[in-house]
Amino acid sequence: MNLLVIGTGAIGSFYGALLAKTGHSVAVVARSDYEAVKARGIHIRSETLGDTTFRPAAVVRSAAELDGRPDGVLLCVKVVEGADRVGLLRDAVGPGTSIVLISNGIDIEPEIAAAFPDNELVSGLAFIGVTRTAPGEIWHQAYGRLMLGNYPGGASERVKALAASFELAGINGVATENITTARWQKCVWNAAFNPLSVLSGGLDTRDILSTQEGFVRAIMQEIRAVAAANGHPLPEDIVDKNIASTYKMPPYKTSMLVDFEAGQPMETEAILGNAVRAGQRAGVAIPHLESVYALMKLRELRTVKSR
Ligand SMILES: NC(=O)C1=CN([C@@H]2O[C@H](COP(=O)(O)OP(=O)(O)OC[C@H]3O[C@@H](n4cnc5c(N)ncnc54)[C@H](OP(=O)(O)O)[C@@H]3O)[C@@H](O)[C@H]2O)C=CC1
Ligand SMILES: CC(C)(CO)C(=O)C(=O)O
Repeated sequence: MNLLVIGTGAIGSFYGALLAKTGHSVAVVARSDYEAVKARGIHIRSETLGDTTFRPAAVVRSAAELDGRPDGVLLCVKVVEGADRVGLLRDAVGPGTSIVLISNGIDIEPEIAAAFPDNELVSGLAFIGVTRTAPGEIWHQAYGRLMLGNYPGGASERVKALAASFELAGINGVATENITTARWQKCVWNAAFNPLSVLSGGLDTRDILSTQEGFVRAIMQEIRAVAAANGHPLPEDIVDKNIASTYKMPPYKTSMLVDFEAGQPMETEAILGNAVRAGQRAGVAIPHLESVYALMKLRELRTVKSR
């Protein structure tokens, strides 16, 4: 397939490189690291897959510079205020283009579905630890599973083909019929650890869990209740399983904490705000989530005022 990746950060570079490895033609839209990527490609240091250099089929600053429209465009930007996702896609999407969103959060699809009602929309969840350490330099620390499904439900042949490509490239590529439920499932972890890592002033998952397990569990249970009230019942043992697997993980610094420390906008609305609003609309009692969300908004305000 002819593919375009928008955003040469950690996620876009890593998954774009895997697609290129399996024979797809992969072009990229780069912003701050355009010069580096154009000159040297993207170097990926992976703890599990070895080192590789990804040389994109084309490196552009905007999709408008490309001839023709791709079969698929992977939008790999953070879902934050000021990220004009529809604008970024506008010049990339033609009549037959599938749009693939790879990002954290809840309800991140409706805006894109409304703007491109005639295009296939694929929603993706990455279970990975990967970071851009310098322009054109990616460090893949651990994991890698990518879950893909059509929004709001289903798994088309194209979704299955993409998942199979990722599997071929050495990671776990999963095509799911129910990506919306999967988003809620992932949010159980993100809604607890991402904000607490920031609000604690920079603690990793191990420190948070070993000192505040009850608080973490309360947040996770509230996400489970909100998901159920929105038609996505999650397994009864989902909280226990998340707690157990996090104890087994090496201490981890969340992506939200990385953004906070870099003074970058955080995905507070995508991960927390949208879940809080879904809970409030459904009349679910979510005192822990509402408090953590309010504290994150104050934290964000403090960052904005100190700029
Ligand atoms: N990294 C990880 O391990 C994980 C990330 N995720 C999720 O994946 C998503 C992507 O995260 P990640 O890759 O880590 O983020 P990064 O910050 O590493 O990358 C984001 C990329 O988007 C680019 N971008 C933003 N706006 C524009 C624009 N207007 N034009 C062109 N490029 C733009 C940035 O460009 P620029 O260089 O100019 O800033 C950057 O290259 C997020 O939703 C995150 O939560 C989920 C699980 C794990
Ligand atoms: C769950 C995790 C660590 C990636 O799998 C993540 O989503 C994050 O750091 O935001």
